Amino acid sequence: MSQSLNLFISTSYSPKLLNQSFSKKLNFNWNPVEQLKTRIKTALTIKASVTDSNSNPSVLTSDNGAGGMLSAMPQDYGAFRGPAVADPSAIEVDAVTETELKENGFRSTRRTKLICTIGPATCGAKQLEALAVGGMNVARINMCHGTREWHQEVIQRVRRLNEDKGYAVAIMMDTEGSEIHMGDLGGASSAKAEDGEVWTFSVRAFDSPLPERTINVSYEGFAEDVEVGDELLVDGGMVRFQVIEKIGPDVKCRCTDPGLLLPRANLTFWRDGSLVRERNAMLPTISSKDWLDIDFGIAEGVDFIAISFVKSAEVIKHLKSYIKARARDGDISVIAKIESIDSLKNLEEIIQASDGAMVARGDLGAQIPLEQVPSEQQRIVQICRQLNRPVIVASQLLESMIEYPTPTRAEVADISEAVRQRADALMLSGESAMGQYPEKALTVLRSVSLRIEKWWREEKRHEATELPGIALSFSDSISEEICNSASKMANNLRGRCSFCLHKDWSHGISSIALST
Ligand SMILES: Nc1ncnc2c1ncn2[C@@H]1O[C@H](COP(=O)(O)OP(=O)(O)OP(=O)(O)O)[C@@H](O)[C@H]1O
Ligand SMILES: CC(=O)C(=O)O
Ligand SMILES: [K+]
Ligand SMILES: [Mg+2]
Repeated sequence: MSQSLNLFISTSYSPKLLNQSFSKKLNFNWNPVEQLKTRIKTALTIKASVTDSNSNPSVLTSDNGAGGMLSAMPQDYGAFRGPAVADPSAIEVDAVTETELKENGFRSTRRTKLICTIGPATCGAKQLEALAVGGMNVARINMCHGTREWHQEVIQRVRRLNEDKGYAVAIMMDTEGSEIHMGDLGGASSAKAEDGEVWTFSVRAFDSPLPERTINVSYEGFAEDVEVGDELLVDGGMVRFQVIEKIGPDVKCRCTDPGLLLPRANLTFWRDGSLVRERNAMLPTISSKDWLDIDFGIAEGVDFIAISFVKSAEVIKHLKSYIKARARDGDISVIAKIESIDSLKNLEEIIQASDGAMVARGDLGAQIPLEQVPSEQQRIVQICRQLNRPVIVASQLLESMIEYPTPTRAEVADISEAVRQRADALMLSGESAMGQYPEKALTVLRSVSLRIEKWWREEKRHEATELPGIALSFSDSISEEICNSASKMANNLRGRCSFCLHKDWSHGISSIALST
């Protein structure tokens, strides 16, 4: 039985909203149907199949989980998702996706993209290839660390891998930003601070090796801005000190929470339980060193530039026009890293101005109480979905795997939650940059992502999700409500629901068919 409701609704959904560049860079065929799914917000149960010809409108068909070519599970919505294809014989996919397609078919290919920070543990050609095989979609280089030459080598190795072996690994360059951070520990890979030890934090230039228990600080005004009694947090509280004395440019601090100091870790200082933001709050989001790194990124043709400590939409707009004027094909996407109080204040306009956002939980957790980080994560992910921007959840997803080969149960639960929230991508930091088990950590990300996606698809398929409204006009809202109602009806009746679109996507839905 099939019933068609011919609606001929015109909507003004603009394909310009779509992040075509993301899917292109990640080698996923951008397909209007994918975006249609975003637009019509099919309920969780709807699995879509696609037919497309020159004369017919494309049709998304739900079959309540029994089959269909494309899965319209919510993870499809973000632009980091893919692949969305009409004809498997007519597309080119990267080597990893091809294997996944052969193994699992279209319905079960992984939607959650995986980003690995490349560091000393993973910069070699063999290690990079192992990550590509393991499902790395994006290699992230962090300009806080290493030299431009070092990063250039990594970029070239990734490109070679893509060309020679058919992978589609994109490159993301992450800026240093001008927040306060420690120096490079005089070449040591880490240093242990023990409880009660007195360390010197100084803006003086030292010869290498550094004097014992001495840390360089990047910010000139540091010694003037801190006060005796202030609490100094390294890396958002991984190690804590208390300021006990100031001697010219040197600040003596006693360790109150021991831990491992890593090169160039971020520093924040707190007074009477509040983050101190004095002159350092006036530092520009993009420092002069960052601009040189950005020029380097443009010259190397990186795919994404992630901007650290974004405070407002203006800096994103400025960078985007800078890139447009300089990049060969103008095709570098700008990711806003949400990791400061200011970015939370201006969240919507920052995300609107960006091509995507990152929930950078490491530094975010240094600026707001830790217990607030999960709800902020959920809010950021939701806003990104609403504004149709891809969103990355980053930091400490598998922190214990820097040292151990198996994750904690809590880490697995954290990854599951991010996938359940429908984050488009997950990112490894220290786990892949300098950890002992980068490939194993990636395997965990991959298998947990796949499992949660499967759970959505198969076990939760009769559960309709309440998705936020995304219509921009009254006529869009009508289409949206009709689609929502049709999906709901299909769910309740355990039936199928098909949405027909006009060939010209901007004209919206032409008909909806319900069948048992
Ligand atoms: N290119 C590199 N060279 C050496 N070590 C690196 C490199 N990239 C990362 N690392 C190491 O891995 C750790 C985690 O990397 P990551 O890039 O996530 O740093 P982060 O300080 O957490 O990030 P961010 O600076 O963006 O907040 C770093 O503290 C550093 O020890
Ligand atoms: C990724 C990053 O910059 C952070 O978590 O702080
Ligand atoms: K950074
Ligand atoms: Mg950060």
